[in-house]
Amino acid sequence: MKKYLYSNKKLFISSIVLSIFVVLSDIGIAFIFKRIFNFAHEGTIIQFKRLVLFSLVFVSITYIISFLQQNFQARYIKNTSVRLRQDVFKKIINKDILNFSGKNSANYISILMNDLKIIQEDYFNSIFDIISNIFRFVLSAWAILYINVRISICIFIIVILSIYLPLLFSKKISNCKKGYSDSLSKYTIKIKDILSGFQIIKSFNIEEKIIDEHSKYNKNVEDNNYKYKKITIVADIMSNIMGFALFFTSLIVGIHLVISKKLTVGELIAITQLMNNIKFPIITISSKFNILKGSKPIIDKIEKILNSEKSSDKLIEKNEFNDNIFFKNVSFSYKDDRKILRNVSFTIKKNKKYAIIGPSGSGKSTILKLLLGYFDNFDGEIFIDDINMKLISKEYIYRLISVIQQDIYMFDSSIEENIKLFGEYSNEELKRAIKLSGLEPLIDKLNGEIKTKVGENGSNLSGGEKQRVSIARSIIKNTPIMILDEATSSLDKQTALNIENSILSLKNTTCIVVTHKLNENILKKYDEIIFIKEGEICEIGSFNQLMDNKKNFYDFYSSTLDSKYKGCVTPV
Ligand SMILES: Nc1ncnc2c1ncn2[C@@H]1O[C@H](COP(=O)(O)OP(=O)(O)OP(=O)(O)O)[C@@H](O)[C@H]1O
Repeated sequence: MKKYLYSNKKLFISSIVLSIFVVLSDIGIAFIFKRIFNFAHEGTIIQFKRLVLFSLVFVSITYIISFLQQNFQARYIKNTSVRLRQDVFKKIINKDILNFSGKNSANYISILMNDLKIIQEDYFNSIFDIISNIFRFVLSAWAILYINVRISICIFIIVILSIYLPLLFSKKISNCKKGYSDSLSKYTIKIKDILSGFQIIKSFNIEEKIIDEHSKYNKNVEDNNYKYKKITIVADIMSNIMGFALFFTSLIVGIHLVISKKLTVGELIAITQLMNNIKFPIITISSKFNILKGSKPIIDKIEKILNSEKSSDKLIEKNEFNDNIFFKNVSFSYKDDRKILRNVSFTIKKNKKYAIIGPSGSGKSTILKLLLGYFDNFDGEIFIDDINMKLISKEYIYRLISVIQQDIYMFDSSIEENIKLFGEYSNEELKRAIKLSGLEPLIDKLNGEIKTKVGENGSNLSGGEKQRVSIARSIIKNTPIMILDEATSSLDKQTALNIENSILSLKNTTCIVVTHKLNENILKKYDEIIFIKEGEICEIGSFNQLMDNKKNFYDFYSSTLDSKYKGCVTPV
């Protein structure tokens, strides 16, 4: 975090220097008070008038400096917060899929929204307050010492106690603050979950249950906030009591010194005025130290993100796909010991077309996830052009492979932007992608208006239209390898066939397609069908070869015709 603290050195130093001037002018005001009161019994009216005029000018300048100081501090905090939030966001967005999905995405939302706000208020502001109050305290203590030594000794004894007592609370405050941040994070996760399922909540009439659920999390946040506030209030009251003790004792000692003629009234007034500069800094420094310590767990959380290395930072940058992909004895389980893939071996050759077929839950999508590097805790090896995939930077894997999935995310933007996804493409490339993905009828329906907004997560489009946009995205990206995971499941038979045909006709593209739509004419177009059952590859070959074998694929395909696997596959 220190890096950010010093990131705007000029503003930081200017703000600190100005705060020293503010302190000096405050001390100056105390000395003016001293003179004014001493004038009461020894000065002339003319001198007094001059002093009043001088005081007014002095106070005005003090306020101008104070305004400048606060303005500089606010600008410093604004700039630093922008940079910090941007860096945290960059780290999050640069995570690879494996690392990112290790946490619920709402956790990241909570860090960006809640934790960074806490850092802004509790860390940066506290550091300014502590530094400026140290100056205030030291300079004022020096001024009091200059006016009278005896009263200064009495002040310093109480000061030591004032600093020590509130520090006893710091550990508790730190724990409470962490509890509050964690509860905010849980609340954000819950809210995201609830709002994403809004339509289901409505259609299943479970509003009451959801309101109860929300109430639990809402209460948890506020309970934790209350605990934190309660302990800070106690610590603040302790600081205030010590501040009052300081003020009161000094006043009593001061009056005693005035009575015994060892102090003038003007000096007592000046000391009383300067006392604020001793009392408030002590209260502020001790409570801000507590706040600073309290924000430590949140700083640690943010620093963990900032210091996380991109796993692909030191990996191979592979730009081309030249020959083949080779799965060698790959076995994989998600969490428990249940093996989802067992000793899976097969080869994908450049520019050939492959269909992965098998019953539901057999592991088809899992094969694709491993190829996309979503998980790397598998046994065996996956090679791309003889390079172990674990050594290739994920960023470069996604330059080689594009994927069309069942779950399609749409940005709340236009159809065109959702196809181009911030990339620079020519009109010809865009038109080709629209044509091959079967999007033309939709664009015609919209009178060619490709800039039509799709709504939040594509709410203005049908499931099939979203799938077509997603297919267009991959076509326009023009990667050498294209993966389709039931990419046409929401489309009507004819459109699905047309799109699959278009994709299979892409000459310079290697296609790996997971499909449930078993159509003889289409299946014959694949160079090879990889048939998988219960995580094991049973057969690999062309449609005709597998049908001639009359084994697993034959049984499976035939069963689709007599609807044995109804619900798993759709005969077309
Ligand atoms: N993230 C996950 N965590 C735990 N288990 C998972 C996860 N994803 C999938 N599985 C399990 O792995 C098995 C294989 O899933 P996979 O999605 O690969 O099957 P599939 O052949 O593509 O199925 P379908 O044809 O129904 O889409 C299933 O039993 C599934 O429940």
